[in-house]
Amino acid sequence: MERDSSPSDQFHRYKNLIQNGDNPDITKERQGASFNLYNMQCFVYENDHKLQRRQEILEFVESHREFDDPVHPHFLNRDEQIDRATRKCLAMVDNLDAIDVTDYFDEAPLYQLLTIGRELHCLSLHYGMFLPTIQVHTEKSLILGPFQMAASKAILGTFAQTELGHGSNLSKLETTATYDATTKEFVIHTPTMSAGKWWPGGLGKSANYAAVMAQLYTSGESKGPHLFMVQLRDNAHAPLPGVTVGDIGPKLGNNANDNGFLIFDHYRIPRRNMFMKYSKVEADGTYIPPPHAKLGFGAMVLVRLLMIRDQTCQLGAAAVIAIRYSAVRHSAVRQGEINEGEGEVQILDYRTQQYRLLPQLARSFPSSQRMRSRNSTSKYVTKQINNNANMELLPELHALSSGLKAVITWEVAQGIEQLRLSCGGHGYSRASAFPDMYAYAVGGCTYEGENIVMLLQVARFLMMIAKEVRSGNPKLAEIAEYIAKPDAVTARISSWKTCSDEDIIHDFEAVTRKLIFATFDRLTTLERTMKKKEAWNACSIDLCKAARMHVKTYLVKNFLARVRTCEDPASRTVMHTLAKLYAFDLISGGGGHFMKGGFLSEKQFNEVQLGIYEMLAAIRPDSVALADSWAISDLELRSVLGRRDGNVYPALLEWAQQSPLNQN
Ligand SMILES: CCCCCCCCCCCCCCCCCCCCCC(=O)SCCNC(=O)CCNC(=O)[C@H](O)C(C)(C)COP(=O)(O)OP(=O)(O)OC[C@H]1O[C@@H](n2cnc3c(N)ncnc32)[C@H](O)[C@@H]1OP(=O)(O)O
Ligand SMILES: Cc1cc2nc3c(=O)[nH]c(=O)nc-3n(C[C@H](O)[C@H](O)[C@H](O)COP(=O)(O)OP(=O)(O)OC[C@H]3O[C@@H](n4cnc5c(N)ncnc54)[C@H](O)[C@@H]3O)c2cc1C
Repeated sequence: MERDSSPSDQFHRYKNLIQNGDNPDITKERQGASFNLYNMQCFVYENDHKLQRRQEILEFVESHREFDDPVHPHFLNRDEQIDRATRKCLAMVDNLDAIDVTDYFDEAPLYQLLTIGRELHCLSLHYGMFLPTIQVHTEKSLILGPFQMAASKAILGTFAQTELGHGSNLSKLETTATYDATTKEFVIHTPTMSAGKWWPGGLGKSANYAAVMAQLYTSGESKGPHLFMVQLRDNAHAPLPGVTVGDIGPKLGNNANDNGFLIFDHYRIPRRNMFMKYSKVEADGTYIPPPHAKLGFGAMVLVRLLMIRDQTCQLGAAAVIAIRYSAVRHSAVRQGEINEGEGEVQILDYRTQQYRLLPQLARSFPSSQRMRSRNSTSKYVTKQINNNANMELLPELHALSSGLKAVITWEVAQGIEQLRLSCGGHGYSRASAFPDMYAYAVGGCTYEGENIVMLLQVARFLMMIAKEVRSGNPKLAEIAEYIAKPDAVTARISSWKTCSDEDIIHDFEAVTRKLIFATFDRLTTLERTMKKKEAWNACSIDLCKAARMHVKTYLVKNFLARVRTCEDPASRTVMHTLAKLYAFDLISGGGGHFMKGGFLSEKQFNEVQLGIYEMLAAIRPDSVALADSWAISDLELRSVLGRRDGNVYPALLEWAQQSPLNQN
């Protein structure tokens, strides 16, 4: 009797049963689109140049063999994952000048995704936080000195702030930096176990320097948390005497990153290693405070803005995968017939499936659009601060970046999970990319400011505005002008086709305003009988709700405004429906707020629900083309389910074949 064929032979036999070329269903979807894909892509990426740069970077990476993966990364253990990421990082950095990637918001994340994938790695913190810290906090005269080494990659750094005992509450960090005027040095020390730094990325094995946040003591006085440039390892990469450092072990995701711990034992650094752009310690120990108490937190604000863009792209990619898969899922396995005898349908035709996919697709657009102009706002604010110590815009930028960070990372993580579920069993496989995507995105809910803590920062800002409005003398930031508008008693929203953008904005603003003032009134009432902080705590659930609603209103307004700038009529029509779907879905999800006090009548609420169903049907024929408008290549997507050609099944077989369990 003949021996059983090998697993590899069996795979090939199955593969040959499946057709080559693009999946016909996905081709049909593309042919049925109501708009021109190129025009839409130019709108999504703002201009043709950005689109071309995406293509250039893709072709560059694809043509360089050092970016190839000999073994699929899903089948590597942690050591191998770290090795792979490090090898890729080196290639990525070596080629940086050749491909001329300088733009941190669009090009750098793309270049990184194409070379390494969705991973935080040994260089993430160097580029993501260490360099921004240097840029934001180093005096001009020094930026070309020792700090230039960081920019030129002569040193590799991380951002060491969080401790075992404290992460959110920076004022209670325990690591100390005590100035010794006799030697003109700071003594960095870890006085307790809970003061040990814990979490910094790239710290465990890779970084030889860190920007360390420590409580400054000078002339016997405590001056609060400040940043210091600290060398951790010598030229042979061994920890320096007085420094204990290591890896904190595997995590939910991002395991190619060596997040680490760090303990100091009376470790001395020169005085000039304090980041002294805003606050200073003179040689004799005299302390010069910064022009604004929170300027020391500036790097975090910048990175929150970077994260928003980065995270939104994850949701866009997840929507692309789920929509393409839903278009091809029926050729081999059928899920049921809608009209008996008329043949089975693509799962994309189920209204429930559309309800899972399309609001997530809609959600992925406004935040990515937004960030482009936030980027310029942040540059503007930084310039104002640098030029003439103008701090006026800082609270607004802090509130906005904190709020967007909290709302978007949460929506992205929830959205990815919803999209994963929409792909059934295959969504659970790592081949789909969803598990890695989720693990990457959900980390963003915690790092760079835990989301609830961030929402409460927005709430502080809103309560301050509410107080000013009530006092009759408001000095309002642009993002808060609507809070001073007169109350509105009834909603204007009607059918999705007839209601205007102004109606939608009116209703969102009115509901948010009401929520803000209701919370403000509750807070001030409680403050009469409680200590301020107790009253704040008692109100904090409402405070978070008001903050969320404020951010969502901001996103709705900006999505609608951005759609109005679309020059191509066909693209604008589809995008406008998508923007309305986004707004209506938020109303439907936050129905309680809108119906409170009869603001939105039951009839209007039913209109909103019906509107959603109709918009799902209207967008359905364009959904694959809309997914394509993200212009994400297969290399960037890294998903078997989301392949552009729709040939999911042979690709799944091919992927499984690489499992080490199938090698013998
Ligand atoms: C080109 C290259 C190519 C190569 C490729 C390279 C690719 C590169 C591309 C990369 C892609 C991107 C991905 C990024 C990856 C990065 C990964 C990151 C990893 C994660 C890092 C981390 O995870 S790192 C640790 C972060 N850890 C926090 O994030 C702590 C949160 N905790 C707080 O941030 C404070 O603790 C908290 C709550 C504010 C209270 O601070 P507190 O207690 O001192 O203050 P209070 O609450 O008392 O507030 C007192 C008043 O200060 C006001 N205020 C407070 N902060 C302010 C501020 N910043 N600006 C202005 N105002 C501020 C406030 O609004 C009040 O104002 P008012 O009095 O007027 O109301
Ligand atoms: C993947 C990853 C990478 C990271 N990388 C770095 C890094 O490179 N460098 C670095 O320094 N750190 C890093 N961190 C740490 C990260 O910044 C902190 O975990 C984060 O700031 C939250 O702090 P915490 O862990 O102390 O949480 P906690 O503050 O202890 O939060 C725990 C709970 O308490 C609640 N809570 C806390 N304070 C309040 C409050 N005032 N009011 C109401 N509720 C509150 C929170 O909402 C949360 O539910 C990383 C973390 C992760 C997960």
